[in-house]
Amino acid sequence: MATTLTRLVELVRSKPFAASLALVTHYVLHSDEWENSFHVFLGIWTVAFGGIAVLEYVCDSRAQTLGLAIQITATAATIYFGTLATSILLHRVFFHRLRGIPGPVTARFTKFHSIFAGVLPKFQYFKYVRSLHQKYRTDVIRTGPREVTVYCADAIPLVHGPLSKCTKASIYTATELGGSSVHTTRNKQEHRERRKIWDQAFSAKALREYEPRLNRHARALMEKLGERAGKETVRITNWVNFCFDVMGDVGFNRSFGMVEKGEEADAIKLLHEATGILSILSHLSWALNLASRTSAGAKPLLDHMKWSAEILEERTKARFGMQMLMTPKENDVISWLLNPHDDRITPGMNADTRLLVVAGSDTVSATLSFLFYELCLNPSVQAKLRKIIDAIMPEKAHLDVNDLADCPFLDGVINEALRLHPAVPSGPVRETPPEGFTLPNGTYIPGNIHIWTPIYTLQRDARYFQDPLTFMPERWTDERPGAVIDKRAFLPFITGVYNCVGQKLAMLEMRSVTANLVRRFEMGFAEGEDGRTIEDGSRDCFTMNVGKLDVWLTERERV
Ligand code: HEM
Repeated sequence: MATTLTRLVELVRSKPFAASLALVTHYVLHSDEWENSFHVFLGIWTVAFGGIAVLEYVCDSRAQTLGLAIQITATAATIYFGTLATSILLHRVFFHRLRGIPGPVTARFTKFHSIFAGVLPKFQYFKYVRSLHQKYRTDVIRTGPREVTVYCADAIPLVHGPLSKCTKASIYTATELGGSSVHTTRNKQEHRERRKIWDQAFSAKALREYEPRLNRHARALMEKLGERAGKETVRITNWVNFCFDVMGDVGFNRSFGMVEKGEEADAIKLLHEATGILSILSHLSWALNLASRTSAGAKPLLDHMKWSAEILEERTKARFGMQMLMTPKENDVISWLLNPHDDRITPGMNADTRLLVVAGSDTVSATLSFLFYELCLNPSVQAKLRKIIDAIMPEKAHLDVNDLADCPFLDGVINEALRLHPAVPSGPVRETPPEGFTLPNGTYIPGNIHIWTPIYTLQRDARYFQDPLTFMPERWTDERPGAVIDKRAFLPFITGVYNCVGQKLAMLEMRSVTANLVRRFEMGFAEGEDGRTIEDGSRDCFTMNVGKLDVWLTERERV
């Protein structure tokens, strides 16, 4: 026994042993995906180095004091971590399969590059990514050790098309405490099964059932704006939070009352706290995963989970007849997602409930905010839209969703807002299939690489849109059809199997609010407003967290 311990002591003191162990660790890290299991390594390292310190103190006669034992352990740790870091960095720079792809030098070493160079300056990573394209003038840029950003429309079918073999990247499961939603599940088969149910919840028939609620909320919003028109500055970016009311109502028959109260509901504050961390850590899956395992990092998420669990509990009881008063008056999305034969609430249902609010509200409110910003910047477009809308059912006081189903110019205005200001501006991240693929331009992207398709940059690319920075709704109508050169580059809702399930609902909401607003009011920047805050102060938290926009509304005289 004593000899074994002596041998062990000699081993932990051996520098070649520590270095070899580091190389083995690198091999293990390299051969599998560990980003979301970093806590396992932290645990192993803590136990291992703690064990070495104890071993030295108890069994090594040369380490007579605790200080000496710690010193010996620190030396072993320095050699181990030093070798590990050197091996990883050398591999990333000189031997990685992406070594031939151009990009910022520090991005080859570490994803911290994206945070320091891209996120932290202004929290607008999408603009940084566009600047890289302008600098390198190439369609594939290495933006991380195991990551590329691809700037050409030709890549879209390979990355997002219906036959794409790409999967969602590891970041999707980084904050998965307890269960995945249809959005965060990475297993293709599981996604397909869950998505079928979501598709039913947003089918044409289901949408017709939701329409009266959209009309009700749009009317309520116009009334509230009417009370302020001509009297006070209107912070329109707050009022578009009406989308949360719509989502609460359509989603689970419960309005957040945001339009009624004119302020952010507690549940939404919770939601924004839970997603705020994404602006920085969505670039570091392991750090996001680690943060969500700490009590401070997990708190907003856990609070939000508790909130959705309460909603689900009420609804499940209602379904099984225990609380008749809670049986919804109208069909909602949750009724599709609940299991009709089982009253148990699964973590997946909880995650889907949260997804419903996150995906369905911030996206629409961000798009509407930028749409109104563009209408203030482009009064001639606003006047043209008003003239066209005025011709639709002039006898009605309020236009319903149904009345606006066929208005190409209105859809053109919405498409331009989605094009110039996509709600998911940096674009979702996918992982290439193990065999990789070759882009039409001949560039081979190896397997298991994270791949970004930067929606903001693609939608402002002159190769795909004429006068790409001009807000031109006509490009989506018969007036200037040639101004959309390659429609594959228009990706606000993404395409393929992971595309946005709520895009039709979003269009209904946006048509209804935009048309009724320009019909009832003239809108311009409020005094002192120049749009700089919404342009420069909006924050990319995967979806866009929009800066403020103050407008002045003037009620129109209608005959
Ligand atoms: C202007 C409005 C909207 C935009 C621009 C938008 C955009 C997107 C994008 C880009 C994705 C893909 C995200 C990814 O792959 O990580 C997505 C997915 C999704 N969206 Fe939307 N969205 C909008 C509105 C809505 C609405 C109203 C709902 C209704 C609940 C919704 C529900 C979803 C869901 C559930 C997914 C996940 C789909 C899946 O993974 O199968 N979205 N959306």
